[in-house]
Amino acid sequence: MSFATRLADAVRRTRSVTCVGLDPRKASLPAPLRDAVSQDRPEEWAAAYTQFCCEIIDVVGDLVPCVKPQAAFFEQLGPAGMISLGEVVAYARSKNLLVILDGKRNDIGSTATAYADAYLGAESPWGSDSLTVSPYLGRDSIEPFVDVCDQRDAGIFVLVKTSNPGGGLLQNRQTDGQTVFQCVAELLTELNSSRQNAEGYGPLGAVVGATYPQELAEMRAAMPHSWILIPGFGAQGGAAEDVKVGFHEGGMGAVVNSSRHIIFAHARPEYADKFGDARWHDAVRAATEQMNAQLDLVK
Ligand SMILES: O=c1ccn([C@@H]2O[C@H](COP(=O)(O)O)[C@@H](O)[C@H]2O)c(=O)[nH]1
Repeated sequence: MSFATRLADAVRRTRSVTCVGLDPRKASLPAPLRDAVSQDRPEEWAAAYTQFCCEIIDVVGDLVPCVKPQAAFFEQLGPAGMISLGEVVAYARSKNLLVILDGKRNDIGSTATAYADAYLGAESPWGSDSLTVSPYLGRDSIEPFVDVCDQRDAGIFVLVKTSNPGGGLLQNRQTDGQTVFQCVAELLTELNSSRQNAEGYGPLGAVVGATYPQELAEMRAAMPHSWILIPGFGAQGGAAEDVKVGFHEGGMGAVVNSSRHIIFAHARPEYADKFGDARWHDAVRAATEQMNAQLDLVK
């Protein structure tokens, strides 16, 4: 079954469009996990990251369709972190959650093939359902990922309009009367057009930030066959009102990511007193339920 179909099914089953971002950070881990690290060694932190992320997966598994591990935080720990990333990916998939691995990979075509194998391959320790991909090496760099999507029913989310304040420096540049991000959207629509499932979605999704609602609305219209991954909700300031334009009728076509506001909810002022570090699992669940409710009202 295609990635787009599996994602739609997961959204319908969970009645949620929330994607929980798994971005473990040493300093922000709840005290019980931080304190269990007796020596400041990568292996110990990696074990704490695995435990933290797997327990989050247990807490949110029935509430959301997907999770998004951020590769950077695991890579930061070296080889032990990469083992942890593989464990987290495998655990999430074993719990029926779709995994969008946030690696923002790409390179020349022959190297892109290796990236596609590493992060979407069935035999790879990091084999995920979907991967974030950079478009800036051009069409021939995206095609190897599309080939793997075709062969293995995987998906990719290509960076179109990112949530960070500085993204416009390149993405908003005009070329031939179009912005660069509009060019990327056009390419995705072309590549998806012969690959749609029964609901009209193809394997090439797009990343568009919640922090740019006007562009999100424009991109929703420009890429009718793409699922959109919307980061920037919560900690970066994006709100439910901002992301509603990212959805198609019926609440399909987009998932909204929140990382810090969910996984470190125990430290947010509204949850700290009630739950604190000791009840961090309850804080994660409460924050996820709150986000589900907020998005349910607008999608
Ligand atoms: O445009 C983008 C693309 C990716 N991200 C990633 O999403 C999460 C956001 O984390 P929060 O804690 O919810 O801010 C993080 O992994 C980013 O690397 C993004 O923010 N914007």
